Amino acid sequence: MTSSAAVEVTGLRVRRRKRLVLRDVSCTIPQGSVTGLLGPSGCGKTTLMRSIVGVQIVESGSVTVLGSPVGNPGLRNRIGYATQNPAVYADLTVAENLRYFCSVLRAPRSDVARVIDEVGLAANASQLVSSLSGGELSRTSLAVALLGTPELLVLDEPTVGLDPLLRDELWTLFRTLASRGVTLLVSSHVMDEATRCSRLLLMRDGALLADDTPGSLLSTTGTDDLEQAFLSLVRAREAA
Ligand SMILES: Nc1ncnc2c1ncn2[C@@H]1O[C@H](COP(=O)(O)OP(=O)(O)OP(=O)(O)O)[C@@H](O)[C@H]1O
Repeated sequence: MTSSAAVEVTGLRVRRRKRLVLRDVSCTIPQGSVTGLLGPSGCGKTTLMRSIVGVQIVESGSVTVLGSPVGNPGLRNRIGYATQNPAVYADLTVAENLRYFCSVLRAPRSDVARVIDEVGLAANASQLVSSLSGGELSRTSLAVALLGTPELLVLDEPTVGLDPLLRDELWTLFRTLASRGVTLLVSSHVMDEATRCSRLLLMRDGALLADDTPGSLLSTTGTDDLEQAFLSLVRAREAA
């Protein structure tokens, strides 16, 4: 593994209920990058993320995260993971949830106010999670993932259901975190988010079509937008 790689995945195969969901996936996620994981619904994005955070049983291949084999207990507090279905308590307020997870993670108490501010939930801090909108709920989940200042953030569709302004604010936050050296892996099935990433992993049917920068993808496919680049890669794969 190169010193600048936060994540290195080699020959990863994952089967879920007998179905081969990831087939021989290899990729590298550079430290301090905002890497977009893009592809159609069901292509395996969440399964790849689960493999990287160490909660997925894999059939073969290897995943190295922050220099250690995935699953190493020392990695637990160094990775933040926000799932698509937020795992927060509905009968607690936003701030109560964060205080609870803060003590579970042994993060400093001052993190609660910091993460509430970072995700723009100050106005909702004393609101019960059960009464939040979908976008507020996913930002609460993101806030939990930010506790303890993890070195790797794995965010599964964090901008779904957000209005364009909030989406923009979150992407600005992602870039700020990356500029501090945090590595972010962000999934989306919306191609226009790809342009905001410093690197892209494009997936289809459990396989990676590309692991590259947006600029290089455009030049190698001879296209002028990333949606076209994705289609061009799909067609090239089908013709092969
Ligand atoms: N527990 C499971 N048992 C069997 N199949 C599963 C299970 N979880 C996921 N799958 C299948 O694995 C494939 C990949 O799922 P995954 O959730 O990784 O895709 P995704 O790209 O994240 O999709 P989406 O964008 O819709 O969230 C899908 O075909 C899905 O039906």
